[in-house]
Amino acid sequence: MANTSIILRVELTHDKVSFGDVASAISRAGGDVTSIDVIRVGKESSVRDITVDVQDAAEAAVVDAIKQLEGSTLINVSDRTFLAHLGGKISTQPSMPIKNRDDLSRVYTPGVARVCTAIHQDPQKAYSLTIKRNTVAVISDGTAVLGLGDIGPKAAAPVMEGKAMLFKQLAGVDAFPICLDTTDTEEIIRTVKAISPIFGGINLEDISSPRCFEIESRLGQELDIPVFHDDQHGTAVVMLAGLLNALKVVGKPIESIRVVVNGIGAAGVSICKMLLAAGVKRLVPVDREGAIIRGETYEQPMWQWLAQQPQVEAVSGTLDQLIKGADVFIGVSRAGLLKVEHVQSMAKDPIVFALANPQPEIDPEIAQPYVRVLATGRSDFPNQINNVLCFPGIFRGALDCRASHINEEMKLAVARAIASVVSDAELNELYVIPSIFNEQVVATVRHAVIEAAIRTGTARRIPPDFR
Ligand SMILES: NC(=O)c1ccc[n+]([C@@H]2O[C@H](COP(=O)([O-])OP(=O)(O)OC[C@H]3O[C@@H](n4cnc5c(N)ncnc54)[C@H](O)[C@@H]3O)[C@@H](O)[C@H]2O)c1
Ligand SMILES: O=C(O)C[C@H](O)C(=O)O
Ligand SMILES: [Mg+2]
Repeated sequence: MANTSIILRVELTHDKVSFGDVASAISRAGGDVTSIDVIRVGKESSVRDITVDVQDAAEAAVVDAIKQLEGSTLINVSDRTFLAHLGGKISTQPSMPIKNRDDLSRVYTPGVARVCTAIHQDPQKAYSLTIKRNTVAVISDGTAVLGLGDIGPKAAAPVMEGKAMLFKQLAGVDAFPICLDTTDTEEIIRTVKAISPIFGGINLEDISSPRCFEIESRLGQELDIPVFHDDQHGTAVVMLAGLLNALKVVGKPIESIRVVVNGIGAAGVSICKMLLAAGVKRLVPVDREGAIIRGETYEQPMWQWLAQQPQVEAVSGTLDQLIKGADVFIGVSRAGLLKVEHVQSMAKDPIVFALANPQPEIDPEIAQPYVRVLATGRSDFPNQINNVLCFPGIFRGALDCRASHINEEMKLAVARAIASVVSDAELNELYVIPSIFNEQVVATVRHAVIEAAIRTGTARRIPPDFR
């Protein structure tokens, strides 16, 4: 259960209630007072902001306790997460101040016209004379936002702004959130192409399957800048990094394991492909209707592709039956689908990656006693397997070497690179994947991307540190 921090603005009537009464009421309801700010002190009453640490489940009880307390009036409750979103999370910044007419005539008309003409004569100059070389679009249609589903483009924006923040803070990449008010595949493709000239790369985010496959592959063919669907490939890359290390912990070779992947959408399809590329020989993809079975026919082209792979098992059934004897469970589906009984029926030393956000397939505290290596997508538990370990560094590298595409070799190289950040001496059940704050991650990912891009002929520029 996660902790949150809430701020209660409370007016206290002096002759009826003391601050001590308030603090005790909060504590009895399950909250922990961490700081107090005095907002106003009057003769009869005072107003204070009381910051309280509280488990999600106890938040309502704490608020109720204040409301019930005679002599106290609850003016407002704000939680820090909402406060962090006031006015949005990013802004643009000029790269130099415009102090006088001279500056103005350089950055704006008439000076700017000469620069426009230079780019018109040689469009490649867009990379040196505009923001293109360092700017990525984070594009969503709001149809598969985390595990919240189709919540629309306005509601998707906080996630896209968050991704833009992470691009900048972790890798120095300028990223801009673009939330599209259409779910039509052709219209999305047309729109992204139309806005692409200013961008050096396109990061597709939280677009539901199966439309995401067509959108990404068409944009990849029709644009000359890298297009990367983060939920597919970012997730698969980080999953493989974690799995390579988890397998070292349990001492099982990748060729020997049986893997169940639950949720064969954007992330699940790409995870299956990556597992096969990494050498997994026994794979059981499971979606709502049960297993995707080798030899069966499916309408969805990516499921049809999976059903033709020799490593995919020719077994039918539901998760209850299919999980029996599995060495690894990877969930990219929905909260709460994995039960303790499922985990208990897995092979010895089970590896469980419950990656649905914001709530994983199984509560980590419940699963922990039955699992050897456990990972989730969240930052409040050990082993965070989240695509944030991949997308900042992968675009840093792709922009620096002006890669035309992000290919399979680059992704495999990045997975191995992320895994390598955890040394054999450090490796253990609670540390199979580095933290996003580990400064080696972005540098290591960037290096692996550029090296693989040069090796596979995708790089259109050799960065100075590779010459
Ligand atoms: N940790 C990470 O880095 C990370 C990255 C990407 C996605 N995710 C999470 O994975 C989940 C899926 O994301 P997506 O982008 O692939 O979405 P998606 O909509 O493309 O795919 C979800 C899939 O889950 C399937 N599903 C739904 N209910 C199911 C059930 N009861 N049993 C089996 N399958 C079921 C759906 O049919 C669909 O195929 C979300 O919760 C998302 O937050 C996590
Ligand atoms: O946004 C995240 O935290 C990871 C991932 O992109 C998701 O959709 O869940
Ligand atoms: Mg996502």
